[in-house]
Amino acid sequence: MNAKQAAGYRAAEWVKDGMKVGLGTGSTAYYAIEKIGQMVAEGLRIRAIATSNASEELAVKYNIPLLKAGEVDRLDIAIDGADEVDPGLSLIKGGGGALLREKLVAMNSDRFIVIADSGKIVPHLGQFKLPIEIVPFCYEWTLKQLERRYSVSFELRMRGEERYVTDNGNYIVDAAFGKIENPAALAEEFKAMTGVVDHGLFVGIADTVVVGYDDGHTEIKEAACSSK
Ligand SMILES: O=C(CO)[C@H](O)[C@H](O)COP(=O)(O)O
Repeated sequence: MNAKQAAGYRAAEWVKDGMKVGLGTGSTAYYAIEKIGQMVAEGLRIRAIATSNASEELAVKYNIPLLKAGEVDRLDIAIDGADEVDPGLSLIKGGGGALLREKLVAMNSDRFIVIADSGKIVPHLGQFKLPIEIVPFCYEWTLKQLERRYSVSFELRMRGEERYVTDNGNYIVDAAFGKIENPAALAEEFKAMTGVVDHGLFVGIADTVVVGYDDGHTEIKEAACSSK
């Protein structure tokens, strides 16, 4: 068992009969979905919402019943990966480009469980380039606005020769902050910028972090409080 699998499988233990579950995106979330799929095959009855088209396809493959947001008020639990986790359990997410749906699902879940291999645990956020989702319309202006405001490099994410397009039809800009001194303040600033849809800073959203190690053991970190 590798570190990602250990974290994903351990988090799946929180999923109980009758729950409404948010399914994350990425190579660590893959293992949680795989394990939940096995549990469904053994009789667990849940309904789930996926944070990306890729995870939805995986859920269908594992016969996990899907629901639409309008069918329920809130989710009981969401399980998702992260690119960085700091000591206060603030996160950078969005390496896989699914940050907007991931944040929506996490914010509307009673418990948000983050699963991460130990390499994702960092003293400060920002070494991983921060993904920012922007609207395609006049995206050059949004990019310039970001560049004027912060003296760090911003790169429009590409997929080969084409601009990367999210499941929501938007673009992603990756920002090389290096070290983010105040994630909460930066998160607020991005939200106030026209053209920015959302960003990969998840501050005060994680309830629990399951850290997986290469030898297969896991460690649980609980947030002092979350502001969801
Ligand atoms: O935020 C994400 C996708 O948008 C992923 O959860 C994050 O990038 C971690 O991915 P992985 O588990 O593959 O390392």
